[in-house]
Amino acid sequence: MSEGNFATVGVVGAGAWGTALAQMLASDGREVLLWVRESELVAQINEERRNGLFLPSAELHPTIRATGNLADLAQVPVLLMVTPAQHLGAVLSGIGRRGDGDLVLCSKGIEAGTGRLMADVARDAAPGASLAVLSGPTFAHEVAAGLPTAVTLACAGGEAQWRRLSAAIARPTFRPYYSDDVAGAEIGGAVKNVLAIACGVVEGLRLGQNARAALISRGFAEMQRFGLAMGAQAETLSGLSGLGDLVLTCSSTSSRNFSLGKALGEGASAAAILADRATVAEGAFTAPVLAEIARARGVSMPIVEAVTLLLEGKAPAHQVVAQLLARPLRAEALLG
Ligand SMILES: NC(=O)C1=CN([C@@H]2O[C@H](COP(=O)(O)OP(=O)(O)OC[C@H]3O[C@@H](n4cnc5c(N)ncnc54)[C@H](O)[C@@H]3O)[C@@H](O)[C@H]2O)C=CC1
Ligand SMILES: O=C(CO)COP(=O)(O)O
Repeated sequence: MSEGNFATVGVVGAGAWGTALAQMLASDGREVLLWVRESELVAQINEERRNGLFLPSAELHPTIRATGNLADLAQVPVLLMVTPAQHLGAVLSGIGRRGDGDLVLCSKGIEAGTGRLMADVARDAAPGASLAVLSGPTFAHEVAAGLPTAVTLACAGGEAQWRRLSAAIARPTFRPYYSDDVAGAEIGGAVKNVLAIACGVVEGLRLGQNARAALISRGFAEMQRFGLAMGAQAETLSGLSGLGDLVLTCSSTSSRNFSLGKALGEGASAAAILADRATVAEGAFTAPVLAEIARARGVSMPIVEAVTLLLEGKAPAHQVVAQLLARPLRAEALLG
């Protein structure tokens, strides 16, 4: 790096979540190196201590240093990867080989085209890295403001890696819980974004709070069916990165996925809404590829299918909901 390698932790991606994570990590005066894609933001963060594009509410701590040069991150021992899911592979390849350092994956999504989860993308783009997934109920603006939350920190390297990473990442109001279920943590975060779009549609169509709770419940059944088919552990899916984040994201217009769904429910087209946004709604990219994987594996995910239809503009919201309501009655049991 150009001005000396002082940071133990680097954050790659300065959208709302990367910036909030950097702010949380710097809250006790530790140094954080933040890779920022937008050149105008590098200067704004370093000189004005703010990220006016993605997290305007926060006055950033003085120990956050922004860089626009990916190579500066190559030797930092712990890297938090916080790009949108579709860009993880390209950005990680751009950093260059890092040997066996820790890579903590914080993006929530499935790669379109390949169907890969983030850990599979990272294994190819950074062979030899020690992988972990950080996921849970974490609206960026709340974490940046120092409000408390807890996350799943799923470590491919087991408890030893979790202890090492917790020493670098945990703070009094940010509690990483241990798991060894990397795929389970990833699946919860990816699927809940699609279900949040569905809950937003319910809000946009004014279908009521009963409908939303029913949808969360049946959506959770879809998350469990899919997760178990992919080898996830049931307790991960019902934990912070699964049910915890599902409840958060399905209940608030602070969620970009929920607000996308709400606009769809109010009659806007997905193409028009997304063209107007600089921020990412991961569920819009994940829904079609998730539906495809589920179909290929024979996993029933009617809510995910409905969101996919809606995003593709193949049916209006009221019709998609009518189709869901007309499905044959069945046992509530998870499988079968
Ligand atoms: N915002 C939140 O509260 C949370 C977000 N996440 C996840 O974090 C990830 C990043 O989301 P946010 O920080 O919210 O992003 P954001 O929506 O605030 O900002 C968009 C980000 O995309 C980046 N970007 C755009 N085009 C790019 C390209 N071609 N290559 C690389 N980067 C590009 C921008 O530089 C910016 O960092 C997503 O996977 C999201 O699901 C996870 C937990 C909380
Ligand atoms: O993942 C999140 C909170 O945990 C953020 O959700 P949105 O991306 O829908 O805003």
